[in-house]
Amino acid sequence: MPFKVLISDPLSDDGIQVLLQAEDVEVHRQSGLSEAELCSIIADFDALIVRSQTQVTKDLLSHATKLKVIGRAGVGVDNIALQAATELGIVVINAPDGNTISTAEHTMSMLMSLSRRIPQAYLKLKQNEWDRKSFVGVELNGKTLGIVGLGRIGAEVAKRAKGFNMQIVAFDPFLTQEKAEKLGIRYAGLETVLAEADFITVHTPLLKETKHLISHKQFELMKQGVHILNCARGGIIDEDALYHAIMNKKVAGAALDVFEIEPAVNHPLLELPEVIATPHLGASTVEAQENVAIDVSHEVLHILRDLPFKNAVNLPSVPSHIMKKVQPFFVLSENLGSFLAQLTIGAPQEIDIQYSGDLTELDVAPLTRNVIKGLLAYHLGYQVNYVNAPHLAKLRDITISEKKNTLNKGFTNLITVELKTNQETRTVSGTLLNGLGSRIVKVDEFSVDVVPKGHLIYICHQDKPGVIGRVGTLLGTHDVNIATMQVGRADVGGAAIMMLTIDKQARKEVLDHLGELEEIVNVTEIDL
Ligand SMILES: NC(=O)c1ccc[n+]([C@@H]2O[C@H](COP(=O)([O-])OP(=O)(O)OC[C@H]3O[C@@H](n4cnc5c(N)ncnc54)[C@H](O)[C@@H]3O)[C@@H](O)[C@H]2O)c1
Ligand SMILES: O=C(O)CC[C@@H](O)C(=O)O
Repeated sequence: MPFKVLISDPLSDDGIQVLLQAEDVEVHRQSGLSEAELCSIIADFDALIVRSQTQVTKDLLSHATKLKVIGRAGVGVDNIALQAATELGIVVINAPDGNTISTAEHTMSMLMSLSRRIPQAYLKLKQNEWDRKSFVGVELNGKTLGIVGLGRIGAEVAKRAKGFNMQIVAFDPFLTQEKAEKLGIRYAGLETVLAEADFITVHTPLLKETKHLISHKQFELMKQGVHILNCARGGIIDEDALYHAIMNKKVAGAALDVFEIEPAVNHPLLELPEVIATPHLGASTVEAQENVAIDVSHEVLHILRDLPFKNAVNLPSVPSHIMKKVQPFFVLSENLGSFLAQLTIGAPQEIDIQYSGDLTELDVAPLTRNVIKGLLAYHLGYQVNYVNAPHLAKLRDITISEKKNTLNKGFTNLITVELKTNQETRTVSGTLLNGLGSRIVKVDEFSVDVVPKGHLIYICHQDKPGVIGRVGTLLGTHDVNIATMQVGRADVGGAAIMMLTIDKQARKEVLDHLGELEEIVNVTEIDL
């Protein structure tokens, strides 16, 4: 029986030749199916290939009894229920490189159209009006372009904008001064980028951390008359806040390729003359579609034929005999990485992982991968997995060292992760307690005993009478329930920490209030 592959969004014919010509594959192309229609046929298929239109929901997957692989012809997998796919053992792969150039070029097209108001002028002329007064633009020459997210696409946009003699200032959690200098751009914190730029373009993934990254408060920081671009993902810019900022003239123009809800029709932003827009066309070029279709077709074929593949978004593929021994430490190791990613400031440069106690007897390489995955995924999101985490770290010049230490420091097993960024070095240690699950037992020089799960608040403060009470009262006043609290200090009256577990995520204003208490040095919210 041939493998049956369903392609449910339009894909380049040339790009899928490898599938069409494979003798062991039968390709079905059916675009525009409703969810109900998809649910009724999906049980027949071994592979599903989509772009961004098809919503691969949990419900759809519950009908996909034969499905082995979902191929996303593109980067973002936010239209795929990843967790459900993972639980059902369905591999999700994407094609992360094929549409980078097209999307960077689309961003440049939007930048030029925005600065010269070309779509607005074109519309007028099409209505037979020769209006030369209403469309006075601004030059890009000498202006500052702020880039938020300097990954594949952001970096290509930077190169092209330099050709227009723009000054580039960028923020990305993995960018350092040295890397910025090599690229001939300026590195700055997010607030500086927002405050200095004449044009701001976002190129991050849409993650919990980047959802509404640009909202009311951020618009306030910007220059009067700033121009905004989003060719990444709807939701990175808060659409209500953008509407408001255009209405009060803070923002002179916005170019949007993506929206919080797509398709975006009858959208209030589209009624504003300052807004130009395209219907998610960043990757819509012959070349990009061919590239992603080729990449995804090869990968799908490899998975169906049980051959090695590289762009898995969700797969931990560890040999079973190793897996059995180290798997109990998987969650702990990933959590330690994620904990440090959220605790530290600055761009990661070195990760040093030490294993002690029983762990010295095991092959700990899978755990090291998990630490790196936890650390990178906080900023890079869905694209990081167990397989590609070390590679992604290497691409970002992050060095990784793994050591075993026979001194067990009182724990039967202990993982200590030290993260050095360009601004600080922080350490966290965790252990797996027999029958009791994992614990964080040390943060920097402070001993603690915290379950690494849920919403945590990490507070550095001065050890003075009454601080703990004031923190409790403030949180209580804002209806934040403390589930557990751990306090640690180095010396009486010196530096101390509190680690709280809270029942539900605290609002940002509450954390800001905490930070304003006299003895509090800083407050970090950590979600595990
Ligand atoms: N419009 C389209 O058709 C289209 C096409 C391709 C990709 N995309 C989207 O473009 C975006 C970028 O894609 P890419 O391939 O360049 O991804 P990438 O992973 O190469 O780059 C994303 C960068 O964002 C950075 N980042 C994460 N959190 C950040 C934060 N809080 N502040 C600043 N930077 C942050 C990451 O460190 C990373 O370097 C994604 O959202 C992708 O889905 C859109
Ligand atoms: O399929 C498309 O055209 C959108 C692709 C793009 O948003 C991506 O994330 O790769």
